[in-house]
Amino acid sequence: MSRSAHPAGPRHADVLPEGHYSAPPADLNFLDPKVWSQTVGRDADGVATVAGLDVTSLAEEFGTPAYFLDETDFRARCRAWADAFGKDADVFYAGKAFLSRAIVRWLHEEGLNLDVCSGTELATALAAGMPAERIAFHGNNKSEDEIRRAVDVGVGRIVLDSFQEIVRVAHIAQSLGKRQRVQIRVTVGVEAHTHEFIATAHEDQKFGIALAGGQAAEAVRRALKLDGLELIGIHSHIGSQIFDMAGFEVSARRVVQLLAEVRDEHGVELPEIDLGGGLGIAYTSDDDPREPHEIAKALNEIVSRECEAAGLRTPRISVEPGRAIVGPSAFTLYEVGTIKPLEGLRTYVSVDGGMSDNIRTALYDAEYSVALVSRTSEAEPMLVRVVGKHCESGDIVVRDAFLPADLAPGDLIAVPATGAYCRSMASNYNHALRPPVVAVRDGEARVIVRRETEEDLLRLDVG
Ligand SMILES: Cc1ncc(COP(=O)(O)O)c(C=O)c1O
Ligand SMILES: N[C@@H](CCCC[NH3+])C(=O)O
Repeated sequence: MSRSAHPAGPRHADVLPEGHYSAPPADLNFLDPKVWSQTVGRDADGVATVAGLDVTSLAEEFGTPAYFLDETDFRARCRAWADAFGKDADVFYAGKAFLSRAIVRWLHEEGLNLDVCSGTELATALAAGMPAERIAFHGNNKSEDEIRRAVDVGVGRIVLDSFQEIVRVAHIAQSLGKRQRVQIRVTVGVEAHTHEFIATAHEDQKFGIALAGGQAAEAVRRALKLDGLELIGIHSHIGSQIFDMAGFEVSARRVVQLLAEVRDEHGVELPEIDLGGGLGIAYTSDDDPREPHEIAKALNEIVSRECEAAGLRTPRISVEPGRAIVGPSAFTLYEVGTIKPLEGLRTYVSVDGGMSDNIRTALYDAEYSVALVSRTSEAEPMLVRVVGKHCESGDIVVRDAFLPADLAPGDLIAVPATGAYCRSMASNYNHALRPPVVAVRDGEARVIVRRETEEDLLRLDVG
């Protein structure tokens, strides 16, 4: 792959907002393995490939926009997490990031557990054969029906999120003649360094029961008294897309303190703690996420140290990564439709999808990268904003990036690291048909979630 020099730089480099790319990458054709899944490369003609399949043929067969999910990459990440935490800990994949029956089967085969947060996610997990005892059920407002179903099928744990729910789950379990294993989700008061909407452990928000003011201790008191519940541990999730381990350190310390208080008050040592998910991934080449083994080592050390100091047996740890497993495994393939250079500003590149297949940029100001994938180019870099086709000026997929100046309608471009929270948060805005998810592996592609059709949408509209 040749490296092109760009002595003049982009015409619009001076308008780059702070915190985004300050200079174009040295080689626009380079598909950085940091942000692309394991089997992505380019063939001899410069066309990008995944699992040995070229994106031009994939676009012809499956259409655009479409998500391509690299099964080999996904499975390797599952194994990396499972190996890093070992047999004395549990890894629960957070299904909210992206869930389908194929995903459930892969998780099962790779020995992972699953965290679900709705009755329908639970149904998907069960339909694909995930054993109920390997499922954790989350949510700040689970309905009675959802709770009944979860208890009835025998989920491994329900994570209690409010005082009302403690009683609700206990009653339902008792009425079914069962004792449900539960954890209590606490908010530890950590300000995770991430976007406000995806930080979840500061006190002023809807999740969990605050450690502050003794509320979590009171929740434990109540849960321990109820026959329908078997309290197995404490849960804390501090937020999402986090790089800094300091937040987890504070969280683990505070959770262990609570375990010590529980031991002192009730003479009970709760056997488990769950430190949630939230580990960040590389969306651009500037991001440097931690590897699972580093994360496991750091978390194990913190928990062991704190438990030793408190004279507690080290509890069994569990974690719930979603994004860190599926995020890097997929990219979204789009076709370029229109190109609008705005003199003195930037060039708007419109694709055939948008905020309906990736809401994260509009919602969290998320950063993504993008590459021309149907060919290589030696043209100079131009500063672009990749936008969708929706009736919304905030319909932005990639806020600031560089693409070759010879980009033309009909070119295929791809946005990497869209495996998490893109298809799962996709919408039908403007009656967009949600794109398919195509799994690719060893030269074969297969649709695991099909593209919606006009008929699907019209069937919902019952007149
Ligand atoms: C309780 C819980 N666990 C796990 C996750 C997964 O987070 P992530 O996909 O960032 O790892 C979330 C979402 O933030 C969550 O709310
Ligand atoms: N949906 C969010 C993360 C929050 C998920 C669950 N609490 C994202 O795209 O980053």
